[in-house]
Amino acid sequence: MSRVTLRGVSRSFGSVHAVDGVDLDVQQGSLTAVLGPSGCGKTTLLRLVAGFLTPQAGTIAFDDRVVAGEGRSIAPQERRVGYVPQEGALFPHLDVAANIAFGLPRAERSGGRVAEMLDLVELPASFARRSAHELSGGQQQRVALARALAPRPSVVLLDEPFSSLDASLRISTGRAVARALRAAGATALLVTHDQDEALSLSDQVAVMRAGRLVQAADPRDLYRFPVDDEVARFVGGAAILAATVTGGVATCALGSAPVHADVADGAVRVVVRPEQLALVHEGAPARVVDVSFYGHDAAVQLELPDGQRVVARGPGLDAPQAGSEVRIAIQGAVHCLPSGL
Ligand SMILES: Nc1ncnc2c1ncn2[C@@H]1O[C@H](COP(=O)(O)OP(=O)(O)OP(=O)(O)O)[C@@H](O)[C@H]1O
Repeated sequence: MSRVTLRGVSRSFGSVHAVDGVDLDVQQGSLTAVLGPSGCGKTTLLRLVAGFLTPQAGTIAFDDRVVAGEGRSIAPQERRVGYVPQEGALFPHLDVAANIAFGLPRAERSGGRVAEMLDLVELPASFARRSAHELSGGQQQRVALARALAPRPSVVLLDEPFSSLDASLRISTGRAVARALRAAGATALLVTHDQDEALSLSDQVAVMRAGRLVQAADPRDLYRFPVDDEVARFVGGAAILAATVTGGVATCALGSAPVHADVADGAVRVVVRPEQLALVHEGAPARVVDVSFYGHDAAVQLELPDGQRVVARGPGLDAPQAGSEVRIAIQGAVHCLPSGL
């Protein structure tokens, strides 16, 4: 499959800059999640890569072949893109085998490719003769992926493919789809507004906001080193507090913690993740405002003496009672953002 490269890609609808100067590299055989809130331009970006829309500026290349821009626009079918939409992608009157074989050359339709694809998406061979409407939502999405992969596309595009599934099916289908994409060596772009899905399934997360790409990074780096407050809060939740750095140690209302990278002495803001806040015997004082118990863990909302609120996440059964007075401290290193002054 191909590497995908976007350079300065823009597309407006009237006065709306749906996609605005986007640069993005998707390595061959890797999965990039395009993450952002509703209306930020994710689907438009996918449609530009697919060839359903033409950019007004910039270029899109599959390997070294420019498919859009520089005065040319290669038709979608010639880009050889596999597309998996939200739902309803399958032909209900055809069986699973016919659905998967749909995009294959006639000679390959009766060969082993359909069985190979069923195996790839971890569905039993016996499913071949079932009608699409006899499958669960998750199974339908796996068949939709099998159909997209069958003709060996250059790139696979998935537009919120799990959004119609309930929470547990969503997770298991997401894992199965990511495994199938990896096993096929697929270069894939997955649109989602779900941060957990983006972080857990992809090799790279591309965060969009109002048409712009604000950060593209490996999930761990995105979580550890968000570029700004919004990205920090959007991926995982965070307290962002004024702090002073001296000799690689930041001091804020929650106490002191080493900083992740080389940061000059002076005023900054630190990003503290909920799981970095621990209840301790000696630490900063706080009052428990609210506790959300989830079983495996609990989110404890705390108020500091200066009125700021932060959330600590820890083992559910050890969570304190609402109204109690506790002591808290930061565990591990913190990421610094400019002070904003
Ligand atoms: N064909 C169109 N005509 C006019 N405006 C459009 C068109 N397609 C998208 N837009 C606008 O462009 C912006 C980006 O839309 P897009 O569908 O790409 O966002 P999105 O991030 O995929 O949103 P969602 O998560 O809700 O699907 C929105 O303001 C939308 O209203």
